[in-house]
Amino acid sequence: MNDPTPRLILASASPRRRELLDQIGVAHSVLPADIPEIPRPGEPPEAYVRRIAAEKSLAVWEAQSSGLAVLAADTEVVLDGEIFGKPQNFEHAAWMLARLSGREHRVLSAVSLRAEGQHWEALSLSTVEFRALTPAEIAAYWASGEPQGKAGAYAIQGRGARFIRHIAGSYSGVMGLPLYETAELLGRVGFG
Ligand SMILES: Cc1cn([C@H]2C[C@H](O)[C@@H](COP(=O)(O)OP(=O)(O)OP(=O)(O)O)O2)c(=O)[nH]c1=O
Repeated sequence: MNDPTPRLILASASPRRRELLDQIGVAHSVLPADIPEIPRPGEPPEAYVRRIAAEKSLAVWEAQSSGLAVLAADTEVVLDGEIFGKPQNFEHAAWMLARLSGREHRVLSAVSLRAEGQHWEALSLSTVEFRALTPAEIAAYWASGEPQGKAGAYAIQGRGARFIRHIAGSYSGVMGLPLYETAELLGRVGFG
């Protein structure tokens, strides 16, 4: 099934993104992009995720000389217009989870593809509703290790599923790589 010579580079350190790309049968190699992820003052969340995904793909596109296509993504949790990235520590995670508790928030996932000197992008918007969480649940969730490295300090694909009453949009998008949009972009440049 796997192409022995992948023509696509996934610019990501995220194991979720690798798994998701494997799920739709797209052969790829992996080269993480190391770029600063800091919103600009007043930058709207949609613009921010698109910019970061584009910067990730550009960093890897410029770093490689093989001319292979490069795919990157960025995922952020947004509540009341505020961007929730990855938690820095327990206090930060607990603050984010307490804010998400009992409410609906948005998850934005941008995809960026560079191939043959061109740039394509897509944006996936999902709505996720959390049930109310107790401080003890939040502390136990942090202790599980799952919130670390996840936007909004939770994982829909893990124990965090216990907190999610409803989702509208893209499950794979919430997890980090919206597969419908990704497949569509890849199809435009002749992948799968
Ligand atoms: C909301 C949510 C996020 N996440 C993850 C997906 C992303 O890995 C992470 C958001 O951080 P990102 O900055 O989008 O990605 P990353 O730093 O992990 O990987 P890279 O930039 O190298 O591609 O949060 C989940 O795994 N499940 C979820 O339910």
